[in-house]
Amino acid sequence: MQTSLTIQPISYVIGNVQLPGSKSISNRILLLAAMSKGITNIYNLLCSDDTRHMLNALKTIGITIKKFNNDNHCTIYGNTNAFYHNYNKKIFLGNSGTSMRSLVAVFSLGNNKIELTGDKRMQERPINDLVNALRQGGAIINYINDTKFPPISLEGGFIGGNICINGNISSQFLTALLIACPLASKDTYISVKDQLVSKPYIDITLQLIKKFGVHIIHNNYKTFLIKGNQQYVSPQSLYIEGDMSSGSYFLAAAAIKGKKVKINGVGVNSIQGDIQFTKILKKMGAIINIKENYITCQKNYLQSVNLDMNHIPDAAMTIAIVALFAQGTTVIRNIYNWRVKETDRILAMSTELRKIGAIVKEGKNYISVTPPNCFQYAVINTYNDHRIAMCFALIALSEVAVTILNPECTFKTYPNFFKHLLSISVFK
Ligand SMILES: O=C(O)C1=C[C@@H](OP(=O)(O)O)[C@@H](O)[C@H](O)C1
Ligand SMILES: C=C(OP(=O)(O)O)C(=O)O
Repeated sequence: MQTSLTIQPISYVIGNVQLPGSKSISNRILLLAAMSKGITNIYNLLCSDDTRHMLNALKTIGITIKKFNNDNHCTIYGNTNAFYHNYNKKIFLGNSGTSMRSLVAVFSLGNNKIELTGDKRMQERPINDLVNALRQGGAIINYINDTKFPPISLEGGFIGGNICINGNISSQFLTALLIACPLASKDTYISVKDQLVSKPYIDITLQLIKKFGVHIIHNNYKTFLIKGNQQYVSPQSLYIEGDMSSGSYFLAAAAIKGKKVKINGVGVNSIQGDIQFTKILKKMGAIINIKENYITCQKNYLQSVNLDMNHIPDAAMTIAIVALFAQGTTVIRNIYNWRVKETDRILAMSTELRKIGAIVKEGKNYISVTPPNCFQYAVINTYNDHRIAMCFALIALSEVAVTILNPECTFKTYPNFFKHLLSISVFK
């Protein structure tokens, strides 16, 4: 295991990066394919810890999966329905939120006996809003440690009906319900309480569900009507677009010190909300060009922004780093749920940004970043959070080196991140 990685100051970045498949799309498609009628060929699947956990879970319950071409391509033999068996199994999901939340809902269908658990941080990440919602539809769910967090035991029982769910902690709870409800025995009517966070991820869910033949009607994301007793039907073959959250680091690098950088595999028709990161980068001054299947970015004079980034919580972290190279103070607002992800990201970003000399203010749901007068070399604690590691690698675009502790935490979503960053970096 590599304990640290020091990156020397980078003069400029130039070149192309082929993005790995989107994590959000990969895990949704794996699950939908496993429950659908027919065989699904999946291309450009992300190979990382998060997708490995989803694949392991599906294999554990007996789904046949064949992998080809360095695991980027796989074939899933669909179960035709939800997973109705008494497996009596314990499944470990690491710190994969997309796996944990969606599988809690899916294993609540029918009659199952399964325990879902995760790493230490997963045992602190909220799940209660989802559990409450599923219980309203009849699910039998128990907390193993008598807390409101995983590990959790599921016994099925969910049949649908009228369900109210909190929207302000994680959109993954609603995504999980939307994936499970078409297979419930009754129709489901969901009403979402409070502001729905990370809304564009619900669009990813609805679009992918539609590819598997199921249409869900909603009223401005406030209420959703889902017919019960439906069946997912495999679209036979799907290509996963590049991960736009991962792409944000290279576009940011280019905005800061880029001759010209091109990220391949994602473009103007992306279904990922993080594509809106490009608008913010443009507003800050970067020269951005978005085509059908690639995006280019070039350095320019950068200025600060003060924006609500509730819709793009992951890519918003990258903006906090670009802020270090922009004129003025950048404020990133309405990001309370940064606190309940891989680590408390508001606290972690504030602490590490201060180490390199930035002036940082943090509140319950915002962070403000003023660039340092002079960047300081720092050893960055990554809190086992892949995005903290990827964000702070960009500090090497200043005049100083940076040391990233536990760089392999990037394996959660992007095992080749440092290799790809170095491939476009020109050193002094
Ligand atoms: O549904 C998804 O694929 C995701 C939703 C977001 O989480 P929240 O809805 O918890 O903000 C995002 O941060 C996460 O990386 C992936
Ligand atoms: C929040 C994230 O992941 P998860 O799917 O575990 O919620 C993330 O990738 O930034």
